[in-house]
Parts: sequence; C-alpha cells; structure tokens
Amino acid sequence: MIKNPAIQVNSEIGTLKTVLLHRPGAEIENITPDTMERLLFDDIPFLKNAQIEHDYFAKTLQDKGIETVYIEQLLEDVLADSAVKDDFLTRYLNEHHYMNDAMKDIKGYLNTLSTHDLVATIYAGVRRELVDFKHPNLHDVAGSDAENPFLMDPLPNAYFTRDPQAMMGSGLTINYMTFEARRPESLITEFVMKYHPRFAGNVDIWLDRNTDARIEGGDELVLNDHVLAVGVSQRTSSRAIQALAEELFTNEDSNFDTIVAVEIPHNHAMMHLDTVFTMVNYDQFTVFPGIMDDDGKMNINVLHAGDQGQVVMEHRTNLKDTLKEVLKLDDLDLIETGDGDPIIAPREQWNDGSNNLTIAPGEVVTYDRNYVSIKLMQEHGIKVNEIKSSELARGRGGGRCMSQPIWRDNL
Ligand SMILES: NC(=[NH2+])NCCC[C@H](N)C(=O)O
Repeated sequence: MIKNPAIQVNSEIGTLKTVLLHRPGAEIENITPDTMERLLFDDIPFLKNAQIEHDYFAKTLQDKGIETVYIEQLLEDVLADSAVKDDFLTRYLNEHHYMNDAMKDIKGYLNTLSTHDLVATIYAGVRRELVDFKHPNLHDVAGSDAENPFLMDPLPNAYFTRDPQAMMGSGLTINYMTFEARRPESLITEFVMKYHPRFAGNVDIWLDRNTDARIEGGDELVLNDHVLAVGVSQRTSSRAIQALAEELFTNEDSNFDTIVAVEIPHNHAMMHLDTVFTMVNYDQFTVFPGIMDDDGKMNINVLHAGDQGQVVMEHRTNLKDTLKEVLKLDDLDLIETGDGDPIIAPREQWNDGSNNLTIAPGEVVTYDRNYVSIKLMQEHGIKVNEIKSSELARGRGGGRCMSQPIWRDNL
C-alpha cells in the first residue's frame, strides 16, 4: 500500500484538481510534408497560434482553480541530476538504435546544452548537422531514411499528454505506444515517475512500457472507482487489456474489478476510444454514432474479476445497456456528436467534437469549432467551457487528449 499517493483518479468526472500538460514547442514546426504522416499529423500547425491557444486552454483550467503541471518542467527537474541524465540519454539513444561511438558523439553534443535546452531539444528533435560523427556507420549518416534531416525525430504529439500513460486509482499504466513516433514520450513518463520527488515511490505502476502489448491513454477511461472502459483500437491491443485486467484484479492496491473492452474502428480519425466516446456526467456520455453498425450493435466484452481474481469474460453488443449494467444506472443519456447528422457528425468527430475534458460532473472543456455538438450538450444540461482550436485541432486531439488528470476529487 502506498503511503502518500501522488495520484488520485477514480473517475472521468470528479472535480479536477491537478492536470498534466505539455505546451507545444519547436517540435510542431519540425514537421515537414514528408514526415507528417509518420509523425501522425494531418497538417503543420502554426506554432505561435498553437501556443496562444494552448495557453488559453491552460488559463481556462487555472481560472477554475485547477493546478497545471508541465511534463517538460518535470523532465527538466529530473535531468538536473547528472547520473539520471546520462541514464536517460543512454535509453533515449538506444531506442533510436545509436550505440557505441555514435552514442558518445551524440551525447557529446547533447551534454553541451543546459538542462532546459536539452529538454527543449528532446521534444524538438535533434538535427543531423548538429552532431559531428568521428567514425560514422551507415545508420549514423542515413538513419532509416536518407531524407530524414533528424537523427532523432521531433515529438509533435507530446501536447497530447493523455496518451503515453494513463492514471487510474493510485497509479498508472506507462504505455508501450503503437507508433515509433510516440514511444519516447512514455520514456519521459517513466523517468518522471521513477525519479521526480513528487511521484517517486508514491505511485503504483499497473503496467510498464516493457509490457510487450500496445496500449495508449486515449483508450483508457475511468468510469468510476471500480470500472474502466478501454478501447480495442488502432492503438490498444486486446492483449494489453487482458494484461491490465490480470494486474488490476489481483493487485491489492487496486479497487478495479471490471473492464469494459469496447472495439472501435481501427483508423486514424478514431485512433482512440476518447475520440468517439467521453463521459461528461454520472449518467451522460457523448458518443459518435459511426462506431456502431446499422443495427446499433458493437463488439463489447466485459471483463470481471472472478472470486480468485481470475478474469471472467462476458460478451455484449449494446453500448447503452452495457453501461447501464456496469454502472448500475436505470437510465442513461447518450449525446450524439454533431447531433448524428451524416455530414456534421463526422466533421465534428474529425475535429474532436466527441473529445471532452470533464472538469466536474456535468461540466466540460471543449473545442469551440464543434458548435453543433456544443449546442446539443448544452440542451442536455451540460456546462460547456469553450477553448480555441484552429491550430491545436490539426494534431487530431481535443481537450481530453491534451490533458492527463493527476488528481480528481472522489465522487
Ligand atoms: N487521446 C487522444 N485521442 N489523442 C490523440 C492523439 C493524436 C495524435 N496525433 C496521434 O495520432 O497519436
């Protein structure tokens, strides 16, 4: 049992107290048309305006009394210790397949930077011409792609702090992410959790990134203090969900006994469950109707803890009925993205109209551009705080994706 838990997340909706963010930096402008797809972007945002929008998002949260913690600051704190820094750089370079002499040469350059600049460089990517290789091998000069101007790619997705890990209960999963473009992000989480005094020894690690099964935080929803919903998606494999269930159902620090595994289409527009489904109140959810077939059916498996903690599975096909069952509710309000209109719904889903950050029961923060979904939520009694979205939306993630709750009031 952890004495002073640093994490408390027992729902998607409890009043938010502390949240982890990343302010977009130079990495956003280190996307090129050639690398865009690999870096999981559909366009190149204008950094200056993306930062203005992101600061507005942060201020919206701060004005509600929510503490905003920046992951880049936590990393900087941790790398101030030179042994930790060396260990981090070794892992970071190894994971980019640089060893021996190349490792020495690249470290030689990175060690000339202040800790602050080093962190900015890790996010921005390391350009090839900055390092002078003494005995280069083919990989050192060409990488996997001779056109690539970067030795280590930028991390433009880092402002989606939701995905490299997922905090639930008194702990977190540190995620083995699907695409190489994002894997260094969870290496950062690992080091912060291991070495930052705010977290070290004060968190449960339910899964670590050496778990050989893909999972991302956008798929991991905490419905209440004992029920999770996890997407089976482009980014999260059923094997990872099974491993998570086995861990949570037997670890004595965990109160979770149910995981609803919801299969969604495996594509870029709907890469995570939270792009099509978010919880906004005790009995209200937003949902994109395109995740169901024409009869409203889906592929859902409910994993329960059996009496020895073993995983028992039951198949379901109706989302609403399944949620009523696991949450013990008589009725439930599913609010359709874009009012279910065949043109508006997919457009607003694409721009993260289903991706709300709930900051208290019945109160959300969401992108202003999805005005049809916003109006509908308001008609259903939800309080909506709108944030700006011209540039941030180009990365395909909204309020929920851009935030990792660290502490929520218990319901
Ligand atoms: N939780 C989320 N839905 N995050 C959205 C992440 C978007 C990002 N461009 C990616 O493809 O990984």
